[in-house]
Amino acid sequence: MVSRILLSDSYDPYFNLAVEDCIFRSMSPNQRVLFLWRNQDTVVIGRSQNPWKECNIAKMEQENISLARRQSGGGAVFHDLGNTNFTFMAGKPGYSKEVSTDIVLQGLKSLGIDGYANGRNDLVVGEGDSMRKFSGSAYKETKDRGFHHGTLLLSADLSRLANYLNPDPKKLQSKGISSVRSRVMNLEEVSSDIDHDTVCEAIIDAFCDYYGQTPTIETISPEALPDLPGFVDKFSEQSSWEWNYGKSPQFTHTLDERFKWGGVEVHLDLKNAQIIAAKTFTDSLYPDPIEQLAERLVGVAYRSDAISECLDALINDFPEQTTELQELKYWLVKAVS
Ligand SMILES: Nc1ncnc2c1ncn2[C@@H]1O[C@H](COP(=O)(O)OC(=O)CCCC[C@@H]2CCSS2)[C@@H](O)[C@H]1O
Repeated sequence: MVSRILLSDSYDPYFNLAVEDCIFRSMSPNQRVLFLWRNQDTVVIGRSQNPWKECNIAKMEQENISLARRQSGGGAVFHDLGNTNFTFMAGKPGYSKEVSTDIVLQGLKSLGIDGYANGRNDLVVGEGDSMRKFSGSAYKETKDRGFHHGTLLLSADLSRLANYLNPDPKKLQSKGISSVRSRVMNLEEVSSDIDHDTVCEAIIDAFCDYYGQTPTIETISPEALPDLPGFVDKFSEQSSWEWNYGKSPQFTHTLDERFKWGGVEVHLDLKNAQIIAAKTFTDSLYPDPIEQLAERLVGVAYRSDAISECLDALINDFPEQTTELQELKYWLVKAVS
């Protein structure tokens, strides 16, 4: 088997995830690849997750945090430049997540860190009550190949991590995979001079030792893109609302509010983050626009700009109730993010 080592120079999650996917699909099954990368300010969710259930989308939007859906399963994690990611890819039968886990642990050991796999997909340090997770992994396999990718918390902002992964309590009923919340820590607490470069070097050394090969390290950046089949399309898919939000499993959202002019209840059924059915209830003395709203919401995307547009059209058609409908609009638009 031929080994390749790739380092990404880009902090763009959509770029890095597209590179990872294209290399995975196009590599020959007699290759193995180690890819090391990091993302700026991003929450990365699993393939089958609902971002509105797993993250605080409103806070993320306010603070410019990207949302990226990955190709592998599992839960939601926060990335900033204090978090390093590794991906091990190989053809079968060479692919083994036990081996890749061992290589990461060996690399960390050479930096004085005694981590271990805790049986699930986490790497941890400490025992019992002081056990802390510093790495989460996820996997993808096809007939003839597989990849194992994971995070390493080195010096990430843990208060932001907690903020964005703590969703607003909402009346959402959703299928899909839930994240498993853990107590986390940064490896700089164990080994103070650890950073992205030292950890990459240590993992690369452990990889080369294990396989007895020393491939030249290739750097990937948007300016130095290797010839990756399908990259342009993959990058645009990976960056799109339709993939990151739209691929959410089916869900329902029930909302209610009491205004001075009456109570309103809205039930939304969502598929691909589009409203496929809506029901509204009100005890307002002027129920017509609220009843109309249920019809008009069908087909609208579950995003504030689309809901806002729908309400604007309603206000246009019921100008005598502008004040009430503006209040309704403000509330609904806020409720969907
Ligand atoms: N960056 C990071 N690293 C480790 N653990 C984290 C991180 N961010 C959050 N968490 C903790 O993990 C749980 C979620 O754990 P859970 O087990 O549900 O999910 C995972 O671990 C998924 C790992 C995916 C790795 C991919 C590799 C390249 S792109 S992302 C979350 O609630 C926090 O408590």
